[in-house]
Amino acid sequence: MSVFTPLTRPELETFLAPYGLGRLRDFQGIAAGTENSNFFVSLEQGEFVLTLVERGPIQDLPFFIELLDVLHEADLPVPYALRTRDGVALRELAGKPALLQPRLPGKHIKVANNQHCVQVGELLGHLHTATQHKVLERKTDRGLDWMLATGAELMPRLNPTQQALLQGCLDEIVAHQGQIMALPRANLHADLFRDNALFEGTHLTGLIDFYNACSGPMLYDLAITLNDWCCDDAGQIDPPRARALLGAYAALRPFTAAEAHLWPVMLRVACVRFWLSRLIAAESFAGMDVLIHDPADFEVRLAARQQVDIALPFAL
Ligand SMILES: Nc1ncnc2c1ncn2[C@@H]1O[C@H](COP(=O)(O)OP(=O)(O)OP(=O)(O)O)[C@@H](O)[C@H]1O
Ligand SMILES: N[C@@H](CCO)C(=O)O
Repeated sequence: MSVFTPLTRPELETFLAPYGLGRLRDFQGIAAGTENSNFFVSLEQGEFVLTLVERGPIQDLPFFIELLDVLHEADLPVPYALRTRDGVALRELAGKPALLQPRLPGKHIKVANNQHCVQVGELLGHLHTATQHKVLERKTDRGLDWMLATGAELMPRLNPTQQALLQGCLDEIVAHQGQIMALPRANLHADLFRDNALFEGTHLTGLIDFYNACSGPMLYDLAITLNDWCCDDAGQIDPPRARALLGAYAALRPFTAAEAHLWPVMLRVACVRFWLSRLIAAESFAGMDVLIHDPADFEVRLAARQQVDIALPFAL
């Protein structure tokens, strides 16, 4: 399981008291997740999730808190940092930055259908339209420069077929970097996979795990999302799900000509981002009791995205 920092009941009770949410009924570590320690916390006044931030850009936690406040105020189903009676959102527990958030209802789904994809497309459209006119700036630490540097570093450890596949996309990044950075921007979730969404039936009840959120090209967020939600077991894009997601999104924010042009490149860039981060995670967590996602999924998807037949719904 991925609870890196175990907690005792007394230290949790002391931590929770300033929120004024009643007595601690129960708590348990959450096995899912790979980056932080998360706990379901049951208090007299409701159900919550406590996150101890284990790694990553701790200095950017105020950004995440502010972004989630904006999205919560826009009525999106996101967690947000609860404040203590003294108004403090970001606190410390067991030596780690700690946040308490409401527990959102719903469950993760493994198999996405067209209806799920419509809901995801709409939510992503709302997330972007809620932030595009006043973008909260945060540069991702997994951006194009990171891909170029990390790709070059990992290259010698790959086999020749993998090297050719990766190098092809790194070359594309170099060739298109300027155009990509000039695309329309907003705040991005940047990790909208099935394990970061909650559903009740086909109703999307929660979008969680904003620790990769950043500012950047909206098309990149869409490519990340589509690569997970609209993909078959062979790594190919499933056309009906892709059309459902893209159509729902475009109804809220129509695509530009530049976005339509860069769409195939962006799908490949989004594959490389997760192929590389999974390769690094597989190395650094090898032999540990931590959930590791298979890097090969994104190698296969990148190979499948060399030909992209799903165009963006763009009216000339
Ligand atoms: N606000 C919430 N409401 C309900 N469930 C939540 C909430 N936050 C987290 N969870 C549950 O905890 C699990 C792990 O959370 P999360 O994905 O944020 O962890 P992480 O370690 O940052 O993971 P990741 O590997 O996706 O980066 C989720 O899959 C979900 O089941
Ligand atoms: N969603 C990521 C893990 C967390 O960033 C992946 O599947 O590789």
